[in-house]
Parts: sequence; C-alpha cells; structure tokens
Amino acid sequence: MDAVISSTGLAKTYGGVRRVDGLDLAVPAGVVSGFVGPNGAGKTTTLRMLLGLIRPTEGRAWVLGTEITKPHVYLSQVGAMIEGPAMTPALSGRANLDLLAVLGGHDRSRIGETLQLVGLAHRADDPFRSYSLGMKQRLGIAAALLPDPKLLLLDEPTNGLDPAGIVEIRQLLRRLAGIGITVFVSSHLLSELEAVCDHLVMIRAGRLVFQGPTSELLARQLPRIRAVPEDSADLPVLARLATDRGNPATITDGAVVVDAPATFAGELNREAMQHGITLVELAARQNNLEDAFFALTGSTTGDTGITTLEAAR
Ligand SMILES: Nc1ncnc2c1ncn2[C@@H]1O[C@H](COP(=O)(O)OP(=O)(O)OP(=O)(O)O)[C@@H](O)[C@H]1O
Repeated sequence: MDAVISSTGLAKTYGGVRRVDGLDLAVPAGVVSGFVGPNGAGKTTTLRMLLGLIRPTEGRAWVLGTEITKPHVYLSQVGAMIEGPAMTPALSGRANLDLLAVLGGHDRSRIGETLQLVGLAHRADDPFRSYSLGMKQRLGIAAALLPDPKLLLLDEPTNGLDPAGIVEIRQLLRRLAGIGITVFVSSHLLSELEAVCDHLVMIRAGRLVFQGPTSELLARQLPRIRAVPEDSADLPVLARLATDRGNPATITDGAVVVDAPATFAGELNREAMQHGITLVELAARQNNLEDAFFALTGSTTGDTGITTLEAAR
C-alpha cells in the first residue's frame, strides 16, 4: 500500500532543541492513523511541517507523493484542523461553511452532504455560538472536508470533549475512513484512539516509539494474568510458582500479576492446587494500548504526561 505521509529524518529545532528529532514516517492510505504522544512530544510541529506551514530544520517529507517543499501541489487534496475551528459565532453552521467555501474556492454544493456526514444537519441553521464543544469540533472537521480531501489531518479533535462528544468524533472518523479518506489524527489520550485507529504513530520527545498496525502493537504485549489466592499468606508462594516457570510475577493489591501467555493461567491454576492453594480469582486480559505504550517507552503515567484510561473517564 502506498504511503500517504512519509518522511526521512524529519526534524525541527527550536532554540537549539530538536523538538522533532529525525522522524521516519510511513502512514498507509485508507486508514485512521493515530498520532500519539504526550504533551509537547512534537505532534503539532510535525503536522505544521506536513502542511507546509513551517519548514523542517532537517530531513524530507512527502504528502500524497509530493515533497512538502511544494505544498501548493497537494494542499488542495488535504483537509486540516490544527488550531480548532475558526468560525463566526453569530452565523449558523451552514453559513460559516458557506463563507469558508467561498473564501477557499470550494464547491458550495457539497455543504449539505458535509453537514450530514458530520451529524450536524439537524442543527445546521442554529448559530455556531449555541453549539456544544463537540458540535463545534465536528463543524471544524466539516470545514476541513470542504476541499473533498483524500487526506485529513486533525490535531487533538477530542481535546476537552465529554465522553459522548469523544464517541461522536470516533464514529465520525470511522465514517470518513469508510468513504476512503485517510485520517491522521493526533491525541495525547491513548484511550481515545485505541478504539478507532487501524494504525498508530507513537512519538515521545520528538522521536518515533512505534509505527505500524494497532494490532501489531497489541500483539507484542503478553497478556497479564491476575490470580488471587483465598489466603493472602499464599501470595509469595504463588508468585514464586510463576517465576520458577519463567514467567515474572509481582504481588499487587492482594493479587499475583504475571506477564505471560494466556495459556499459562491453566498451568498456574494446576500448580496452585498441587501446592494446596485455592484461587478465588484467575483472569487473563490482553494488555491495552496504554500498557503497550508504557512498556515500549519504559515510562509511567507520571513522567509522560499521558492521561490514563481511568483519569480520562
Ligand atoms: N514556535 C515555537 N517556538 C519555540 N518552541 C516551540 C514552537 N512551537 C513548538 N515549540 C516547542 O516544541 C515542543 C513540541 O511542541 P508541539 O506543540 O509540537 O507538541 P505536541 O506534541 O503537539 O504537544 P501538545 O499536545 O501539547 O500540543 C514543545 O516543547 C513546544 O514548546
């Protein structure tokens, strides 16, 4: 599959600090690709370079096959929402899009279908100022869709939204991918993207941490087995039973937690029984994207600035 975004050694230095530090990107066509990293990781800077708004200090990049030194060639096929939607509060959603279509030289006849696509047809004639934050974001995405783009770049479209608003954006991103638009969407909230992205580009301090299908990242992680003995005095013995069989275990919150293939759960259960230990809980769960990110970066929520799944709820 051809890459719609690619780069080699893309870098941007501000005040002597490499804020984007040698990115080799390859985002395939037809996916929702999540651009994930903590605050300040360099996501917005990268997106601005891809849009030709700022020049890289080093490296090269291509969007839809054209080098970013010639943005006029590809920008007519790229929709973007970088700084949140700039709309006129007193005008309706439809009138705002109409104005942007005229200013941008886009086909005004597409406005109705675009409003439909972002789920705003029923509120299209209400003033922008009466919209919820989620509706405002979706109108911003509608504006980015006016050029009928092949590629959509969105910077933190779920920032500040309530859970219902986040779900609406997720559904919209899937709908857009369904009609063949490649979506490259940034977020510092892993939990928001896990559900929607086929592909991920994860960065930290300007550097690539992982790039590839979401499934590949999840597959790299061993499932986590949690076993709770009836008698907490058995915790150290249970942990040793797992560790002795080559599966490192820790004792956390009254449970033994083992990073091992799910099949090991049965073996652990048998071993526990043979040692007279009764388990009152035994569960294997696949690590989520957040676990995978922390495993890859060797970081904790505290030093990445990433909001945890729990905190995001
Ligand atoms: N014009 C600029 N001048 C100086 N430093 C800048 C400039 N733009 C960005 N930076 C710095 O570069 C780093 C990366 O910023 P960037 O906005 O790209 O991060 P981000 O991943 O988008 O984070 P956030 O989620 O907070 O927007 C930050 O430390 C920021 O302060």
